Amino acid sequence: MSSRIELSGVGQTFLVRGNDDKKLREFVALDDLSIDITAGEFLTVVGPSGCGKSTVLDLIAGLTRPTSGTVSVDGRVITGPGLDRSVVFQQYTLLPWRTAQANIEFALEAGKKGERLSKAERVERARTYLELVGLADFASRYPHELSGGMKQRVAIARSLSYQPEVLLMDEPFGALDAQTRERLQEELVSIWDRTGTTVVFITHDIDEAVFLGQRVAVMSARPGRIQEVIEVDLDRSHANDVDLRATPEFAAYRHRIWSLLREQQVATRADAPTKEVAHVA
Ligand SMILES: Nc1ncnc2c1ncn2[C@@H]1O[C@H](COP(=O)(O)OP(=O)(O)OP(=O)(O)O)[C@@H](O)[C@H]1O
Repeated sequence: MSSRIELSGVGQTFLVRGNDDKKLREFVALDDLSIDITAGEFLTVVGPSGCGKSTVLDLIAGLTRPTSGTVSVDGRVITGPGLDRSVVFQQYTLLPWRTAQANIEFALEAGKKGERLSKAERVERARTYLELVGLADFASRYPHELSGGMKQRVAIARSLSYQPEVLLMDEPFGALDAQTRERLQEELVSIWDRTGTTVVFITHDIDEAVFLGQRVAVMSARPGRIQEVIEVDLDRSHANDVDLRATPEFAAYRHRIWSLLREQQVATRADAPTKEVAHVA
């Protein structure tokens, strides 16, 4: 259950107001961005702040439409959100008045096209996914009774419960402490192994990008493009016994990406191209 995603010549322009006057200008956030994400791949995306990472995710989620180019899933151009694609944000977005179990059951009420689950099936499905993220014993807890890491696990379980073909993650571990973050990274890899879902994961953290990604897409800033896609070939078979992050191979990947991002900082002191389009009184 996974899908191929294709971004082809994607451009995204926003209208922004100038600092010194009230003129509206076109701000080119993405320009001619292309990438092919294979079905079942785990792709991580890094890039300087403001380079357009979240914009790319929004486009795949169908929350916005590109100004130019196309975004397609399995050859179908995306025209809006759908339950074949699920998004996990940095904030947990759980309903505070529902237990962990009930949060997932609620998400399942909408149902995918052609799939209406009965109440008993929703209960069962929610239980299965809470188990998958190691929270079976916390099913009856309310969000305020869970730690940050647990809340994010419930959010991940909820996203996976309707069995999307694509899981889109926007800095999902950004608000967590370092230890919880590493544990959740390991859990996510193991969940991905078991579900085979296509994952697009955005992060600021180079270590996180290398640890999780089969490929790391490094974006350039202003306007955002894919600067380079790096294939990560690490031996993960002993990941339980070996500190993968401490190996020389891991350090080499980290350094390569760090150098690419450092080049960016030097190259992008100037602002993005803007073009005046209107004067607002
Ligand atoms: N709706 C919008 N209207 C105007 N400008 C926008 C809009 N959404 C994003 N932008 C601009 O587009 C650029 C890319 O934003 P985006 O949030 O995608 O970047 P990002 O790489 O995810 O940033 P960060 O790493 O800081 O979260 C930014 O300069 C932002 O100000």
